[in-house]
Amino acid sequence: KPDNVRVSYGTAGFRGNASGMEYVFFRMGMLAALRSKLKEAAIGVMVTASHNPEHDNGVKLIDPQGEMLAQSWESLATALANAPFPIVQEVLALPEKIGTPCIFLAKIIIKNLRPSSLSLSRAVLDGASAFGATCHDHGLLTTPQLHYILACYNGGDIKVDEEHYYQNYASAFKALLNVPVTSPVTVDCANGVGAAKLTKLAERIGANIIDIVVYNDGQSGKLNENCGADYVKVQQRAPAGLNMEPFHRYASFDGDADRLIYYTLDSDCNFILLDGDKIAALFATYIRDNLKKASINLRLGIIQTAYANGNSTNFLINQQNIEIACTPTGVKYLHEKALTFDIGVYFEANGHGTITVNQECKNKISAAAFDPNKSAEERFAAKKLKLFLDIINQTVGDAMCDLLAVEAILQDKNWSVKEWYRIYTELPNRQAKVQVADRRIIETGDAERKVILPSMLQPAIDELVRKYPSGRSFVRPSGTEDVVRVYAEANTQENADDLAQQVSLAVY
Ligand SMILES: CC(=O)N[C@H]1[C@@H](OP(=O)(O)O)O[C@H](CO)[C@@H](O)[C@@H]1O
Ligand SMILES: [Mg+2]
Repeated sequence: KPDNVRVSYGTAGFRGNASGMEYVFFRMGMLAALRSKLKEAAIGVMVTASHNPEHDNGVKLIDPQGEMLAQSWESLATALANAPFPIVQEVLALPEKIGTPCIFLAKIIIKNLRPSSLSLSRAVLDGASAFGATCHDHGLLTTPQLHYILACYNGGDIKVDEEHYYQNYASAFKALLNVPVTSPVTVDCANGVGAAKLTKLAERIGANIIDIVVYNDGQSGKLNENCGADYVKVQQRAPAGLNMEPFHRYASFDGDADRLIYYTLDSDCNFILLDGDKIAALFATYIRDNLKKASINLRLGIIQTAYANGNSTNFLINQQNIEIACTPTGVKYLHEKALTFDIGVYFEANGHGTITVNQECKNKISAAAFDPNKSAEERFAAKKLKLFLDIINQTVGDAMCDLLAVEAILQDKNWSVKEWYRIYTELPNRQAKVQVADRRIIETGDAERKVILPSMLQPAIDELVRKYPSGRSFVRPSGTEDVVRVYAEANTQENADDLAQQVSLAVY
């Protein structure tokens, strides 16, 4: 461990340039084993840097039910990763083992694409073995597949494997669809692990049911380079080399396939993005409509972050009357909040999201599907809702499951992508990054919508925002990159760009 380097368990675990990071991975192996002992259950370790460039890598821990590592352990992870060597010796001498610890490990991203994954996974295994852990290395998986497999394993299905995942979601999708999807969907897999996995899932469903065309499968392009969900969302343009046709459905995953966004061209060949906000709106209105049709009374909520487009929030609150909550960035916060609703739909604007339903509500919906006191229409809506919820990976945002869910809703509503994108029109927006000497001096509050420190920054932002109609802007230090992120939206693209630039200068 280099003396002068400090790392921290950020928005999604440790992440950074892969070289010299072995000690972090080794220590996370140790921590995973320790947590496994405490929980008396298997713990997941994911080796990935998601949408970041190929030379980066990262590691995150997954708790027994497939949820993110408990926040109380994040500071422990940071302390362990930064401990000078003698302290590590002390940690190694920590008290007696409780049972046999067991960790799951998925190395993701094909060897030649993220070359560091092999040695870094090895470091995790070594660290875990030092604590006597039994390790199950599942090889290449998407992040959500690992969450799913871990949750099934700890639920008692110790033989669960990747195939189980495909069978489960392929049959759920087929059960929901009454007729095949008529037009194809093209999916940019960011040259990541999602390409091979989506191909397998599509095979299990069958090309006669849905035609999924995989683009950027990693055969030639580089991981996340000029492609993938983050690129398309931030650049607001198609992945390089993709020849688009108006009204065709296109989607992008990120490198570890936990983000999904859609896009298309309108009749004037304008690029139209359907991001996490629009997927959330589609899911939530579909659920709400079916709850109503089934006469089931449940509390439905949507959870967003400050990055949600202002018009998506307006649409959901004012036109659809759906309850909304806002949390800081990072799916762990959104997921936690979603669980406070009977049914929680959460999405980051960048396309990471899922739906959570508590078991009691799930039972209520299933029972309604067979309730003789309900009308045939009510029972039908309840059944549809149950089948729809079956294609959702409730443990975490899952690009493959979310793709199937979108496709199923569009088909059921007989909607093309046009009806979907027209539910509301986004305010033009811009995201920017500012490199500063120390981003950590910026502290935020109110779910990151306001800067608290340095104290002169928020008044400066307020003054700039006032100059632009429908203006809104906020800044926050990134939890995954050494930058301060700036978000701005306004009535025109020019104004949004301008506002983002002015605020960036204020930050600098
Ligand atoms: C604006 C943005 O997209 N931020 C992303 C990014 O976090 P930052 O803390 O902004 O670097 O990576 C996170 C992990 O993938 C994701 O949860 C989050 O939404
Ligand atoms: Mg990801």
